[in-house]
Amino acid sequence: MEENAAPAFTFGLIADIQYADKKDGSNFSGTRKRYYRNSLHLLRNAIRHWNEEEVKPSFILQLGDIIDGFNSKHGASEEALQKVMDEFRSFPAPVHHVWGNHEFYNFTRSALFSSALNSKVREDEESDEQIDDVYAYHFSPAPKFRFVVLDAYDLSIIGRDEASEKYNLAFEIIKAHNPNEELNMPPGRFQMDGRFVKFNGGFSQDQLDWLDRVLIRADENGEKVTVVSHTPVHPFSTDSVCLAWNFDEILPVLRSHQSVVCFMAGHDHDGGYCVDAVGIHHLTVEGVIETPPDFDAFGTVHVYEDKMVLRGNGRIKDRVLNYR
Ligand SMILES: Nc1ncnc2c1ncn2[C@@H]1O[C@H](COP(=O)(O)OP(=O)(O)O)[C@@H](O)[C@H]1O
Repeated sequence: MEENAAPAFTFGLIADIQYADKKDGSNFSGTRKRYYRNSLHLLRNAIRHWNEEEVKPSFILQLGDIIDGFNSKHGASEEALQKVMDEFRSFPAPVHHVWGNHEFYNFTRSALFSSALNSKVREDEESDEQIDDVYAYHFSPAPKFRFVVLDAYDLSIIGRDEASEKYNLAFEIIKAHNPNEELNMPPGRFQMDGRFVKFNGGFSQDQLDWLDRVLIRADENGEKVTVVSHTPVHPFSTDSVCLAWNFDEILPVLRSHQSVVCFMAGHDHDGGYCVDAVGIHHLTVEGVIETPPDFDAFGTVHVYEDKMVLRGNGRIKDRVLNYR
């Protein structure tokens, strides 16, 4: 996979760090071990690696769930966030933070907007249009390349005020598909309905329309666009229990724009990958939290005119993502 030509730029990828100062545990079903304290060490390994690269990554994409929800139960959210941010601060380039379900277990939506996890503020001057109370933005790290960060909990019953219209709409959606009292328990009848759980969410029509407009301009400018969100949106790139509620509404938007080359997400700690019918790559990045201490879970993406080359570390595989 050696490339002779220099890439236009590179960027770092890391997902689901879920740090907490807590002894090792497991996921809800007890099938996967979680290494809460060690996740900070694995983040440190990743940052050290990026700092030692001859040409340092232009930015890092942190795909959400930076600290675990456990912190909020023990009043440790601020302290835990401080610890992970201290690690990121030892890297000189910008970090783009995606918001996942664990962000909302630890902080309210308005607290997140005023926190160090709001990397949208840096780009606001560039963005011509904002959607109220939605954490979605785009940036261009180099001419002809654009990244769009989406808010996968825009329509959700976590992080939205119970009196809000969006909460009510989200509640209607989840109740229409999930008959369980405990809404974090997936409905059992149809496998694809497993996504209608409280730890997932969806994209509002406003956000989909905004995305469509951003992508129209990217098409016109001949850009290559990578779209990112915490939750995956293609059923072949994840376990269906981690899919965005309205993945079926966002996929046609992505497919209708020639500029879109890749969708990146976290959330499913096992990771996943597929190429869809029109050639868009869907990459779900393996989670740090379920990575054993002697292993790693981060990647560096080398971006070329005709492809992206993912160089994975530890659990993350090397991949060549040719543009459609
Ligand atoms: N099958 C289930 N039944 C009930 N609660 C669940 C179930 N699966 C997950 N949860 C709860 O949902 C929340 C999110 O699950 P978790 O596995 O921590 O998600 P993540 O993969 O984002 O870390 C946790 O509070 C967890 O206890």
